[in-house]
Parts: sequence; structure tokens; C-alpha cells
Amino acid sequence: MSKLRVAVLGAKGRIGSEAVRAVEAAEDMELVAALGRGDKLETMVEAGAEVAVELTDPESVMGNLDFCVRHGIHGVVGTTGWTDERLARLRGWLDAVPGTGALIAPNFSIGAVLTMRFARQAARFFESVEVIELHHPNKADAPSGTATRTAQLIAEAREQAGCAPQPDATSTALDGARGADVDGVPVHSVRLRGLLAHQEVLLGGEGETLTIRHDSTHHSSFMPGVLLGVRRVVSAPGLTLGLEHFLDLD
Ligand SMILES: NC(=O)C1=CN([C@@H]2O[C@H](COP(=O)(O)OP(=O)(O)OC[C@H]3O[C@@H](n4cnc5c(N)ncnc54)[C@H](OP(=O)(O)O)[C@@H]3O)[C@@H](O)[C@H]2O)C=CC1
Ligand SMILES: O=C(O)C1=N[C@H](C(=O)O)C[C@H](O)C1
Repeated sequence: MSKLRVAVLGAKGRIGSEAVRAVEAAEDMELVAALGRGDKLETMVEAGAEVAVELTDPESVMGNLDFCVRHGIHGVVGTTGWTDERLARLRGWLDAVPGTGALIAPNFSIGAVLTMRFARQAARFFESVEVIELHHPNKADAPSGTATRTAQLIAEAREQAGCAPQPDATSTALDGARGADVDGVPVHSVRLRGLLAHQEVLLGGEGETLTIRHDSTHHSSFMPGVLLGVRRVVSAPGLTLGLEHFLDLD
């Protein structure tokens, strides 16, 4: 059996270095390039990479993916910073190179994927929903990509179910006191030394609350998802948004 030829972009970073180790340890994969900032993307092409695992930063990710797609290299992307406009641009690039695929995974950990799924399921049954994400203080962006996606999924489910807007009679004395508004769902970001990646979805109804909490306590939590993404993206042309599409969740 021939091994999948994999490149990692952002190979010296917190998650990128973990991905390098995971790909090296996978029996069905060969790490053919491990690139950091300033390294030439052409190295991937020369090394015959079939899949690039993109774990850099929101400023770098679009340029890297443009290059990958143009060279027919599939992308498994954990980097954050996705907007509708960016997704549309990526779809356009993928359309121009049929057969090439990209997975955008707001979170590679199974627990986080399930949190999003459960939050979407529960959202229509409660009057109020808020998201709190908690991360290490070196994280580049806020809110997290996972929290943004979670809030979007909650908002979609509530809209489909015809839910009324959330009750909130607060008049805020300080900007930011009620968090960021993502499609009508408040999202709060905590940055705290000692944490890695955590999220709570708080749902409230008359006389009851439901809390869905997930904790990633080590970057290894993301690796089964990264490897699954690599194995599946090669036969999933176009854009796949969310690892759940590669999991049999039902
Ligand atoms: N989807 C998921 O499950 C997860 C996603 N993430 C996301 O992954 C991204 C990286 O996170 P994290 O590892 O903590 O961040 P780090 O800052 O630790 O790592 C990013 C690495 O990418 C490098 N880099 C930047 N630009 C380029 C480029 N153009 N080419 C190659 N390398 C580049 C950086 O170099 P330099 O240090 O020189 O800037 C750095 O080494 C973030 O967007 C984060 O939110 C993180 C964990 C899980
Ligand atoms: O930067 C991180 O650490 C993480 N980033 C992703 C995000 O923004 O959602 C995934 C996970 O939360 C870890």
C-alpha cells in the first residue's frame, strides 16, 4: 500500500509540531515536508505532497491554500479566521481545480465536534443560549473559531425552528460586558494561563439550565481528527466545512 504524502505548514507551532509527530507515527502516511514561516512552499511540490495540513495563522492561511489548490494539493485546515467571504474565495479556487479538496475544521477534537452537535440539537428547546470559550493567553484570536462556529450552528437551528430572539433587557454600562454577538448568540472569551482549549455552551429555560462543556487538556486531542482529515480529504473534492462530515455521528 502506498503511503499518503503529507506536508505540515506551521510545523514549529503548538499544534503544528504535534501534527508533525502524529503524521510521522502514522503507518499509512509519510511526512514529506515540514514548513515554518519563511520556508518555500515549492518544497511541498518538489517533495510530491498530496495533502497539506495547514496550522499557521489567519494572516498566512489564504496565501498558503491558494498555492496548495493551484498545485492540486488537498488541504486539511485547522487555522482560524474564517469568514463567509474567505470561504467563498476558497470555494472559487477549488472549483477551478476539480478533484482537489479542502477540509476546514474549526476543531479537530471529537469532544468539540460533539459539543457543537449537541449544542445545535439543544438550541431550539431553550429561551437563552450563550457560549463561553476559554483558552491559553498566547492564542492569536478571539473569539475562537470553534466558538464562532458553535454560535453559528446554534443560530441556524434556532432560526429553522422559528425561535424568538433571546430575552435580554440589560443596558450595559461598559462595552463588551455582554460579549461578542455572533448571529444573535453572545460569545465570551477568557484568556488564562494554565488553560489550553475549553468551551461551555450554556442553555437556559424556565426553571432549568443545561451546560455542555468540553476541555482539550493536550494538543494530542486534535490528532485523531487531523489524521482522519488527511485520510478522507483526498476523496472529498471541493470544500468540507467541519470534521463531522467525515464522522459517522448518526
Ligand atoms: N482546528 C483545531 O482543532 C485547532 C486549531 N488551532 C488553530 O491553529 C492555528 C495555530 O495555532 P497554534 O499552533 O497555537 O499557533 P502557533 O503560533 O504556536 O503556531 C503557528 C505557527 O505557524 C507559523 N507560521 C506563520 N505563518 C506561516 C507561514 N506562512 N508558513 C509556515 N508557517 C507559518 C508560525 O511561525 P512564527 O512563530 O514565526 O509566527 C508558528 O510557528 C491557530 O489559528 C489556532 O487557532 C489550534 C489548535 C487546534
Ligand atoms: O488556538 C487554539 O489553541 C485553538 N484554536 C481553535 C479555535 O480557535 O477554535 C481550536 C481550539 O479551540 C484550539
